[in-house]
Amino acid sequence: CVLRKIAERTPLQRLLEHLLRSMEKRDPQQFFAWPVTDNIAPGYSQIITNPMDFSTIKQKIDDNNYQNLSEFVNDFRLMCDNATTYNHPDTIYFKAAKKLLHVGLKMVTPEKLRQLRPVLT
Ligand SMILES: COc1ccc(OC)c(-c2cc(C(C)=O)n3cccnc23)c1
Repeated sequence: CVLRKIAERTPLQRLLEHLLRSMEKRDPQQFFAWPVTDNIAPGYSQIITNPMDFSTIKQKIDDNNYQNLSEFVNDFRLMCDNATTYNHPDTIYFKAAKKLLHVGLKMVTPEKLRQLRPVLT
């Protein structure tokens, strides 16, 4: 029936949701959970032309907007790069972004993905 159709997840969506949950766990302060606003970050929208955050990535997974893993990783990298572009190196946001990028990219190495296969299929 049509309702069941909406609920079904493709294998790619299940992989991306698993990776997103793992990445979100590495952002306990939730600095990357929601879009950065000009209120909390003056001039942000002038400096960052392509904003990205975990909630937007989640919506794109749900909308089946990612055709492959690389597009997902590109958005994750964009999110971290935005933070190192806008924030000065001596800020908690710059440092958190550096760490998050490093940890997140380690989750998508061929070795890590191989370990995931049986779990997710
Ligand atoms: C202090 O608590 C919060 C809460 C949510 C935030 O972004 C969603 C941020 C935040 C997140 C960021 C980023 C990611 O650049 N940021 C930059 C400057 C000032 N604040 C932020 C901080």
